[in-house]
Amino acid sequence: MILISPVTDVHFEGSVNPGRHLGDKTEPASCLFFPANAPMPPTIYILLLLPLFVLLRWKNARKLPFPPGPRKLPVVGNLFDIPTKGHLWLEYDEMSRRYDSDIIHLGTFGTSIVILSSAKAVHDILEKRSSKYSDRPRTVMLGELMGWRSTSLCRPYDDIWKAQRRIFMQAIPPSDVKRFHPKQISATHDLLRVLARSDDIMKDLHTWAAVFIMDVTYGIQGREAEPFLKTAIETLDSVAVAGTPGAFYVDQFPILKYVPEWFPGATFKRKAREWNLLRIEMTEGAYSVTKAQTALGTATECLASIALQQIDPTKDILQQEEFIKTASVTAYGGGSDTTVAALGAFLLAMLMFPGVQAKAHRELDEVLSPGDLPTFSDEPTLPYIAAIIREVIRYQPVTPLAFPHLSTEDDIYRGYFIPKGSVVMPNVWSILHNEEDYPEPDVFNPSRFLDENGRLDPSVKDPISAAFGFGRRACAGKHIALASLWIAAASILTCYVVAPELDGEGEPVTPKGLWYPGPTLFNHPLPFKCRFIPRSKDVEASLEVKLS
Ligand code: HEM
Repeated sequence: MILISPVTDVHFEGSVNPGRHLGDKTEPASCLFFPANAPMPPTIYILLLLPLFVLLRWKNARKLPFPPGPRKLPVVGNLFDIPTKGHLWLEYDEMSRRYDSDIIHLGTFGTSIVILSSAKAVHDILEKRSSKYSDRPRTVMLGELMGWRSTSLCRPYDDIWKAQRRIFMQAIPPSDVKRFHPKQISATHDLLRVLARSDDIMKDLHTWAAVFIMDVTYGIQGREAEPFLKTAIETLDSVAVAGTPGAFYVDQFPILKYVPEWFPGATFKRKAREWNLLRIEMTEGAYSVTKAQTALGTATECLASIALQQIDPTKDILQQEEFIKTASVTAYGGGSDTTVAALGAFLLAMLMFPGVQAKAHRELDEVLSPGDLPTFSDEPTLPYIAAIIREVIRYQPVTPLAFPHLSTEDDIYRGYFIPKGSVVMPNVWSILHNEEDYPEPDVFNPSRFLDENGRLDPSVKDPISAAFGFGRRACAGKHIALASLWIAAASILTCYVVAPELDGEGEPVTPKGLWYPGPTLFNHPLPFKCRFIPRSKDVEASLEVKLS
């Protein structure tokens, strides 16, 4: 959802002066502890020579080639090679095959773009060197004009980002997502009740995600949540539009941000103002309710209430509150459309691959008693459901280019020069579709994750290692997301057969399985239709589903 706009490629020129110039003579350097005429210990020589070493290394680095990639034309560089249409990850995947390299470089007008398309390159750069690669590129429309730069998803890698991230991790530690299970189960049961009568599946999935994330983030449920859900859905729609690459010229030409709103053609400025107001409403509205409830002691356990209780009264309280607000709105923003896309992909897979669905039904029937709905304690005994989730995430990753990172220092990798300010995009699609880890990668086959005894096979790489981003910026909510997907998938398959819709003659319509054609960084299925046929009277009764 993040746009890439030109970032100045900064190269520093410098000179090293190991001594002190007096006219045309150079005296040996002296310092506070060693008189100029005394012999200096070797460590001091090393310290004095260090800047020279750094300079030489840097100068040599500049002579090193950029990583492979299309030939750069004079002036415009790779302007015409940067994909702007369709599924960008497929274009980059093809580029990486064409140049037979898992690291590709593109450069244009001072913007340096590096695409990494193997787990090894991503690990070496975004994980092992994460101190240099954890910034975010500039996004003018979304980040600056609409204000999302203040939230941790888009924020530069700075102390404020660290404070926001800490708030999230302390309130929702990956080791203790269990406390949010009841909220996820409750939202999933609501979803089960509406699916049988659904005439707009994607809308119902949005409500499901909005309800549980609103609950996890702000502890607001039921009727009380409704006005906030509406604002949140509108706000996230605006983010989806603004985050589409190429949607607004202001991202390519940041100077346009100074154009006044009344100027002909400056509709983007008016949109940005309205969408910024939505963001503010979304940030303040639900938060103020949780704050009041926390003060009264009536708040349920959620990100905002836990963080409010942890405020340090000896430090700047307003600033801490600001961080809580932004951490909360990021959690909501980062978690809702992504989880909807993943559950949508799951349903579409069940529709497209009925054999997989039938196998999942058999597993559920063996483990659960008639009329029972799954709980998280059933997870270890349902490996095929876990394998389906892994395969959905691998086959159609929600964020196939993760979110772009920005490098904050010049770097050398495998003899290639990566300039400071490079936009680094991990090609998650390539990583999850490589033949070595996943033979026949274009086949949807959950069994690839199971051993001959039907248990999860630890030797097959878990796609979760790539599907949620990398290094210090990796998804903070991946455990929440995975738990939500698991309980929703297991519950839907316990209750329903996901079947194709019927045409006028009562014949099943062959599902097309279409995906948003892009350009976007966010991979999601196009709205589709299907039927949810209850699998048994027991289940119907336990859900109190009233079918007409
Ligand atoms: C299937 C669902 C999800 C997917 C595929 C996903 C994917 C991602 C990715 C790729 C990133 C950026 C990683 C990077 O820069 O390398 C990210 C960041 C983030 N995600 Fe998720 N996410 C999901 C669900 C969630 C949920 C449910 C939450 C919250 C409850 C959440 C909260 C966040 C936050 C706070 C960040 C910001 C990280 C930062 O830059 O500081 N995500 N997510």
